[in-house]
Amino acid sequence: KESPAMKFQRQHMDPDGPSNNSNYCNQMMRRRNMTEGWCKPVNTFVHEPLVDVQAICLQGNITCKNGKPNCHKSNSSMNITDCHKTSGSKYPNCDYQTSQKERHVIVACEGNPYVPVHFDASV
Ligand SMILES: Nc1ncnc2c1ncn2[C@@H]1O[C@H](C(=O)NS(=O)(=O)C[C@H]2[C@@H](O)[C@H](n3ccc(=O)[nH]c3=O)O[C@@H]2CO)[C@@H](O)[C@H]1O
Repeated sequence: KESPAMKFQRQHMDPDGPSNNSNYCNQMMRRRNMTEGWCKPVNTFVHEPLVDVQAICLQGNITCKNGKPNCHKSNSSMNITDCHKTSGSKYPNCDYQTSQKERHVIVACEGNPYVPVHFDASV
C-alpha cells in the first residue's frame, strides 16, 4: 500500500522539471497515475529538491483549508507547475492547461518523520 508521504511525492514532486512544453501536464498527469478512473481536476507539481519541500514542514505553521492546524507555508517562493483540466477534457482523454509559476507553497504535514502528505494551496 502506498504511504501518504509517497503519494504526495508521486502526485506533487518533479525536481527535474519543469519542461516548459505545453504538454507537460498532459504527460505528467498520466505518468503519475492521476488520470485513472477520472481526470483529476487540479494538480500542482513542485520543481524543487525533495529536501527543500520536506523542510516546509518546519516552516510557517498555518491553518489548512479544511480547518486542520497542520499546514505549513514555504518561507520562499518555489518553482511550480499548475495543471488545470480544460473544459474540453473528456475522460479518458484528460486534457490539461500547463501553467508555470513562482509561488509560496502550502502543504499539510503528518507522521514521524513529520513530512508532507497533502498539497493545500500556493500563494
Ligand atoms: N490537513 C491535512 N492533514 C493531513 N492530510 C490531509 C489534510 N487535508 C487533506 N488531507 C488529505 O490529503 C489528501 C488529498 O488528496 N487531499 S486533497 O484536498 O484532495 C488534495 C488537493 C491537491 O492534491 C490538489 N491541488 C489543489 C490546489 C492546488 O493549488 N494544487 C493541487 O495540487 O487538488 C486536491 C483537491 O483540492 C486526502 O487524503 C486528505 O485526507
